[in-house]
Amino acid sequence: MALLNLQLKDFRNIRHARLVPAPGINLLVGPNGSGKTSILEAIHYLGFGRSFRTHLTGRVILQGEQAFTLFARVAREPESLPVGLSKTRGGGTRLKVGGRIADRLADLAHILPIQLIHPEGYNLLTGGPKLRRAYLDWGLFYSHREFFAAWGRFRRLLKQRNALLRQQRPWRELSYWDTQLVAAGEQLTGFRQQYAEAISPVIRDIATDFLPEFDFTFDFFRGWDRQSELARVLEQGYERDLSLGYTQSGPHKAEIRIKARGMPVQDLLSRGQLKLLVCAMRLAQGLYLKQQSGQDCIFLIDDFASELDEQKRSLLAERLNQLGAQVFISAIDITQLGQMITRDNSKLFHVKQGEITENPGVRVSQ
Ligand SMILES: Nc1ncnc2c1ncn2[C@@H]1O[C@H](COP(=O)(O)OP(=O)(O)OP(=O)(O)O)[C@@H](O)[C@H]1O
Repeated sequence: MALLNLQLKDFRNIRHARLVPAPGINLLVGPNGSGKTSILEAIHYLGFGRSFRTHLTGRVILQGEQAFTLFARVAREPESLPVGLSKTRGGGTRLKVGGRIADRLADLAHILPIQLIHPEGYNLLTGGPKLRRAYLDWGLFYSHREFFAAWGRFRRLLKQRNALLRQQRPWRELSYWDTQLVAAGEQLTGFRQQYAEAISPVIRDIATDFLPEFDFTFDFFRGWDRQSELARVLEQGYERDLSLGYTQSGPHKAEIRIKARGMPVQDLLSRGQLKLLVCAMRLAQGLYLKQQSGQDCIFLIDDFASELDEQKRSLLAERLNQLGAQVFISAIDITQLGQMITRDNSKLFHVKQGEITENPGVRVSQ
């Protein structure tokens, strides 16, 4: 998938802007506070229905305005598809796909798979399991048609179980619902296990290139111990769950644990190295998606230069070029991009105080 055009209205400091990006690498260059990240944030909004910087819609709408609107045309076979998203301060959302009102953000997400690499992205490794679970689930959302329904079913049943626990309901009442929870949970776990096994060698391959000094191991944790059945874990944990008011173990605690030299990577790697491993993980998902379904991701890379030395930046750029995906990269200065962006189908945009201008005829390789 690639964006053929993008329009922003009243989004952060951008009153109105229209971009016709290249199908390859798009460079957004401008000083601090000019609006580069806001453009990435807008594209992210179209793919995820939310920002990666705030969960408050009001922060994203241009001050003094009541709503923001984003519109894009997405390249698709046999013909391109218009998509639009508008959000108001009051919490209203208006979504359009192919000229029709859509009611689920998932409809938009399916059309626009997006991978984000940003300066705080190493959180994926240093933050809680939720982030690594979301990483696995992102891949499954695009690669397994049944995943989303299974995930939704499990979440509903878990919410209901937790509500019953808070109401101090007896075990026999919970056990009736647990049969369904276990079935949904095992299906979900099967999907995640499969995906974790498939994506790990793809990450390892790219990570070996970026960080040859480490040999990474990937261990999928399903959310409860290896020896026990989920039904048994729920039964045995009932008294404790009742006192806590929520379910302690299960697929909602799943994650992928990554180690090198026998240590969790978050305790061993430097920040730059963590960032590179996260880049490898994100690229791996894009590559795997393409291999499995022929679908391309859009890559958003905020502050390209931060914490990566020149050699590592070149390696990242090389991989991005090989992938052939549409990429949006923000940087303060074009010189930070060095020798690396050589693909012909690149464009350079200057961003200044919320105004975006294309720099025509500039070959991006320096
Ligand atoms: N809701 C809003 N309304 C108007 N302006 C806003 C709003 N939210 C943020 N801004 C301003 O928008 C600008 C855009 O910030 P953005 O993070 O996109 O800049 P940037 O070019 O990525 O900067 P940097 O290089 O420092 O990361 C900032 O100057 C910020 O103060």
